[in-house]
Amino acid sequence: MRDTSEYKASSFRKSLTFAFHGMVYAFHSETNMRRHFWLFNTLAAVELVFRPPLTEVAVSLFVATCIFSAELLNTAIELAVDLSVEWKHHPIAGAAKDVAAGAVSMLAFGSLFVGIWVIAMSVPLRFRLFSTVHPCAAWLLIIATAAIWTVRYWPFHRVPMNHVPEKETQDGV
Ligand SMILES: Nc1ncnc2c1ncn2[C@@H]1O[C@H](COP(=O)(O)OP(=O)(O)OP(=O)(O)O)[C@@H](O)[C@H]1O
Repeated sequence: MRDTSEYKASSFRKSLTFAFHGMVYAFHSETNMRRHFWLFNTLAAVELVFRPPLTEVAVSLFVATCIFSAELLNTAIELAVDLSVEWKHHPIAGAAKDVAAGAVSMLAFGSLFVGIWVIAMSVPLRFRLFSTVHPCAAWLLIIATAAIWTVRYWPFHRVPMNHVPEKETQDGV
């Protein structure tokens, strides 16, 4: 097996590339991530139609990215747990995954309050899709949606699971 020091990110650009690969991995292999992707598109569409002010759009986008981020951490925990128990059943492994999934659910529940706040502040709702109201907020939504679509549909090479480590020699090398 190769030494992990070979993969150490030597530059900021390389770190960003690794982080991007992690996001692409999660978007392609996690059903929940794809659900969040479609929920995000719904949020962007609703906000483009009703055009809440920039503050509300920025807060709602921040909350959405927090949910994506929590799901990414949940995926990382699932992978690390699977690897540590070598895909075998273990009650602590199950508990670890349940706790990680609980963290995502808690954040998703909390985001409902932000959703209610954005809707309450936009009442009475007005159709503003083709208007010039809050152009900065509209651009923010378009750029964020384009970024999420890029990650979701970026070409992806599946990572082989159940990887059997190479046998160590007698010297332990
Ligand atoms: N190795 C294991 N040992 C014991 N229980 C496990 C193990 N792996 C998974 N489980 C149980 O099955 C549940 C689902 O696990 P799985 O790995 O399929 O996650 P998932 O369905 O992808 O979760 P999520 O919806 O959060 O992405 C876990 O929350 C846990 O309760």
